[in-house]
Amino acid sequence: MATNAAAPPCPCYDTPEGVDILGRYDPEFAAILTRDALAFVAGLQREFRGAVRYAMERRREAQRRYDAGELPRFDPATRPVREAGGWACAPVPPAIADRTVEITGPAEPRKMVINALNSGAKVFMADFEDALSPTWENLMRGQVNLRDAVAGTITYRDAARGREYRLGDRPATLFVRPRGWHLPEAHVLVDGEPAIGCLVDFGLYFFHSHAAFRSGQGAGFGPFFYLPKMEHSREARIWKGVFERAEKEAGIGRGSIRATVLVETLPAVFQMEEILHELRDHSAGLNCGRWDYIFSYVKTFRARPDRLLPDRALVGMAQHFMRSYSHLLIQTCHRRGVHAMGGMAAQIPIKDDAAANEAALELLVRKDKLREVRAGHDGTWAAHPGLIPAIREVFEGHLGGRPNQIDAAAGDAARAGVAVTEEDLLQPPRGARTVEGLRHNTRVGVQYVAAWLSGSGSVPLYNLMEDAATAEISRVQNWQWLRHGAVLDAGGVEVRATPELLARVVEEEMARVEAEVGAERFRRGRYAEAGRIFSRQCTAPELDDFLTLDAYNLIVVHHPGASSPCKL
Ligand SMILES: CC(=O)SCCNC(=O)CCNC(=O)[C@H](O)C(C)(C)COP(=O)(O)OP(=O)(O)OC[C@H]1O[C@@H](n2cnc3c(N)ncnc32)[C@H](O)[C@@H]1OP(=O)(O)O
Ligand SMILES: O=CC(=O)O
Ligand SMILES: [Mg+2]
Repeated sequence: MATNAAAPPCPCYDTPEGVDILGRYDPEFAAILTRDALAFVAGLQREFRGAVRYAMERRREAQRRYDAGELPRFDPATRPVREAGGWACAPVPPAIADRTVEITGPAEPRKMVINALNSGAKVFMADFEDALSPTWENLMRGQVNLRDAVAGTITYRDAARGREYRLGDRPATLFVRPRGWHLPEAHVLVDGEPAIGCLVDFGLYFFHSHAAFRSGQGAGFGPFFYLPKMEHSREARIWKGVFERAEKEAGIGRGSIRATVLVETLPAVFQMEEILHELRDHSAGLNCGRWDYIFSYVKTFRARPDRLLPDRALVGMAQHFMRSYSHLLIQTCHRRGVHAMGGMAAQIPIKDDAAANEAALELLVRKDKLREVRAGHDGTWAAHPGLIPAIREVFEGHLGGRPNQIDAAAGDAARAGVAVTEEDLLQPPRGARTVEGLRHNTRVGVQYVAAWLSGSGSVPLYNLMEDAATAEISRVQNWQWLRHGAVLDAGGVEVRATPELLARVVEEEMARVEAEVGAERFRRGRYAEAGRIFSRQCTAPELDDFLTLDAYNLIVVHHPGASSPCKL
């Protein structure tokens, strides 16, 4: 694609007709927000916004049916797609045959992007979704980072530590995860409306990097993407349209762009074949987005007192509904010739206790990853570079030199030969519900919201990685327990979850957090505001669809004179 040579006369963005930028002006951002790049983004917005609006309305309509008692299920109308043996996804591009370990992390900070690319993982998924707080600064810096990463020129100097960061010899292959369909981008207006966030993320990255990516990392394919939080194959069809338009405008072959869809909503597990079918020329498989999946289970069953989750810590992959989901995903992907990616073990290294760290690695991480590779997954996620050696050892050891096990019909999921049923996928998880669980959700939820409002979308808390997906579980679980008056164990005594109990828990947990982080940091941080938001969300009469959507207005900062003609 051509770039625009004429520079505007004033320090503001040079925008095409119908596009306004309300985010802060910065010359570095202006190199991303060029007139031609914005015209490309606006074209996507104009072509697809109607379909996105319709898809969001269909999500709400489906939820109304679930609230009235209907259960999610396989769609009888698309049975032929599921049962037909005669179709497969396009062959896997050689550059991504081996995805045994993928590291994930936000697209900003820059240092972390370099660390991820140098981590020894095969793939780095640079995130604009769960791990990134979508402030204007983060989004635009993230775009600058990705452009420089693809160009191979990314560097960073940590002045405080006197350290230089630059790319090593064999960087990981880049996948980019744009935001979900539901999130707007309030700093970019197209025809007077906030743009659809993911089309801004996709469009700007694609525009600036597709050529360099294909000639460098993708060996003729790419760019590669992860697509989050879809609920239905009609949403995958929109992405297919976006990809085809992008390929056509860039003059590259149809099927160059490849994407892995995260199956991380309960409705989507009944749509996996249909999603792959829609994206069959562009597919790079499916991934078990286990944390959002748990969140979605609660959200989908918000009206059902018979579906209360046990404590968050007990809802792991050993629960029947989670194991069934992983097995069906593996079976589906391998039947259609693409990768079945595993999910995120949330553990991160325990820095101050080597013995506890080794125990956690052995008991939690290695065990989880061994279960995944034995089940038939072709690769998996790591939240932190410190976990990569152990995860590689498990996956590479099991695969014995093969880049994946797509063709092997291997793994428990295939060996068991069981047809995973609707009942398997919906079986309520078992375990205790406790006041300690309510406390933990609150302590973690408040600290996460405080971090997110301050610009950090993924944080270490109590030796676990917390991001938007894990925080959502904390929020909706509290809401669900309160809404249905769940009986909680309080050390042998039974108490009912009520707004009064939550108010007391919030007060006590806020005091504990203040003691943990220190009075000064607590005062300077956005903890009090986070406490209010989290409490309101947990006690709302109607469950908010997304924590981040509700809180988004609090991180929007408008600079009305940022785009031309100068309005100051
Ligand atoms: C549910 C889901 O969607 S999962 C996917 C989305 N979530 C994520 O991607 C979370 C990814 N992980 C992270 O963001 C981080 O690991 C955190 C925030 C949890 C912890 O990060 P930190 O507090 O920086 O950890 P820590 O201090 O141990 O870091 C040590 C080094 O590892 C680096 N590091 C840690 N995690 C990562 C990562 N995921 N990618 C790249 N580098 C990383 C740090 O930059 C630091 O580097 P340095 O020594 O050069 O300064
Ligand atoms: O995006 C991943 C998840 O687990 O959620
Ligand atoms: Mg997710």
